[in-house]
Amino acid sequence: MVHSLTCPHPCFLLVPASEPQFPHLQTPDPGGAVWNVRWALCTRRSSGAPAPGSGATIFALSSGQGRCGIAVIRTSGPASGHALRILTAPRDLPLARHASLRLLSDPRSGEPLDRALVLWFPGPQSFTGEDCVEFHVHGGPAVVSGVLQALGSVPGLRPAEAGEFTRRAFANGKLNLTEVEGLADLIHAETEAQRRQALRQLDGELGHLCRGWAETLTKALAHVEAYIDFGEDDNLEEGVLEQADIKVRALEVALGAHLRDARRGQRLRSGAHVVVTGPPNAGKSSLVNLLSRKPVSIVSPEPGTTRDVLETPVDLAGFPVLLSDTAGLREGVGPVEQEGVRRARERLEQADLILAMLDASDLASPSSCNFLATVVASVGAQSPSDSSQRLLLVLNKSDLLSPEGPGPGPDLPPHLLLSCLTGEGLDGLLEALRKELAAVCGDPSTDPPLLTRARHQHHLQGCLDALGHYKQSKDLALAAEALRVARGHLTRLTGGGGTEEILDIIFRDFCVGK
Ligand SMILES: Nc1nc2c(ncn2[C@@H]2O[C@H](COP(=O)(O)OP(=O)(O)OP(=O)(O)O)[C@@H](O)[C@H]2O)c(=O)[nH]1
Ligand SMILES: [K+]
Ligand SMILES: [Mg+2]
Repeated sequence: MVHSLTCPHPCFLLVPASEPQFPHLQTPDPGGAVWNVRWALCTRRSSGAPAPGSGATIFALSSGQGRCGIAVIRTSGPASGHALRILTAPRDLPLARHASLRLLSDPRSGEPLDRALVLWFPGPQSFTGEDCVEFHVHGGPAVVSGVLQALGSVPGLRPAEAGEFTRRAFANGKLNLTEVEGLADLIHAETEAQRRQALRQLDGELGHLCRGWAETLTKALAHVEAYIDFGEDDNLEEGVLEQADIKVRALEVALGAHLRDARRGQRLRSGAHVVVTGPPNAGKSSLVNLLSRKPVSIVSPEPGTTRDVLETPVDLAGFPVLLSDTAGLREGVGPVEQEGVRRARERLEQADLILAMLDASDLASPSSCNFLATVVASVGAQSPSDSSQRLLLVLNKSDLLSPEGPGPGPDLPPHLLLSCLTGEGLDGLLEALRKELAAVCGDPSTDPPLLTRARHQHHLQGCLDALGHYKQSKDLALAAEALRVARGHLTRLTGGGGTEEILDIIFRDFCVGK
């Protein structure tokens, strides 16, 4: 029987960690009756499929489906070398980790399949930690299916389940949990900035940081426990507890700073909210259509055309964005438009970035003045902090301004000129958007690694809360327990960690029992 919970990720299931392939995640379950659900990464598989045992050798097309120049087929498991030898017979195994040109043939018929580059990665120096082979074949569907069928005919080989290579890498300690998540994000990264973020997480930056923090806590805990156990003896150095306090305080500061960054990381994964607003007929819908390169909204000379909030996902300057078109803001209109205005204001409150739009040829009108005095002024008055909204003021219809005439007016806040009609000013607007979005989402090429998942945020907050308990606890045993809880959150973040480390440090740092 396979117990599983579906998770939002298309490739993974949550399975009880008590399944045999996760020995390192198992905890004793004293009652035995409680199904001990802990986070374990598993692949989506039909209930009838065999549970992927560690002995099997798996193979799969690792590059995307469909026509391509080169396709990469991978194997992982103990029979990899055997499969490579059989498909390239009579040649022997190529040099490890060197690309070699080989003729691949079907072992059953001897029929030639392709002349391909093959790479032999003997474990443990491979992506999964097991023996792996890569076949770089010509990308035609016939070649790919021929090689896949040939591999399927080799005894001990079976097609891989979705995500199984990654799961094996995790099971063999090649990737930690945050790296696995980074890899999953990488495969699903839709925009350039998302791709860089996922790459950096995969590189283990977040994991590296967490391990550093966990080590700090392990040391602090070792100090406290050593004091509890051996405080009476005089072979402990002075100030052991004070050292632990100092470490914990520094860690609190670092964690707090990272948690403040958390919303930015999540925006980068799920998209920043950009809302276009302004008085009727400013050209809001024209701008939404221009930025999304498709006719999302109806454009017409009639004021009050847009009523509902129209939302469309777009890639703006490499950042994922949910772009909303809204009703023009004005009072004294019929009930339907009034409802549209109410929805527009509601959406405005949720915006990370506001694109405030005015008709440059109509700045003196009451609706323009009112909009400047209310929406633009109120956002401008917010003190700049991470959580505050950002606003770009765009003066549209610049084509209607006479070239010799005076500019739009000296007492306007900073703004950009645009013509949705001619496209003039669009490059400047895109550049300004890129800067604003980098501030809203964080720029993965320069900023410290962000907490891209709610799970990261949850554990860091849990860690921080436990550190708060540590500071408040008068009793040393409770203080130690608080540190243990805090440390547990960090190690669960990267999916590892054991208690032996603490004992190691106690004996290494204090030479107890000398
Ligand atoms: N000359 C000129 N006309 C424009 C420009 N941008 C939009 N328009 C015109 O202005 C009118 C209103 O444009 P919309 O995009 O519907 O304006 P809106 O702000 O969405 O209007 P509501 O939804 O009614 O609030 C249309 O006739 C557009 O063709 C521009 O840059 N120059
Ligand atoms: K309109
Ligand atoms: Mg509109």
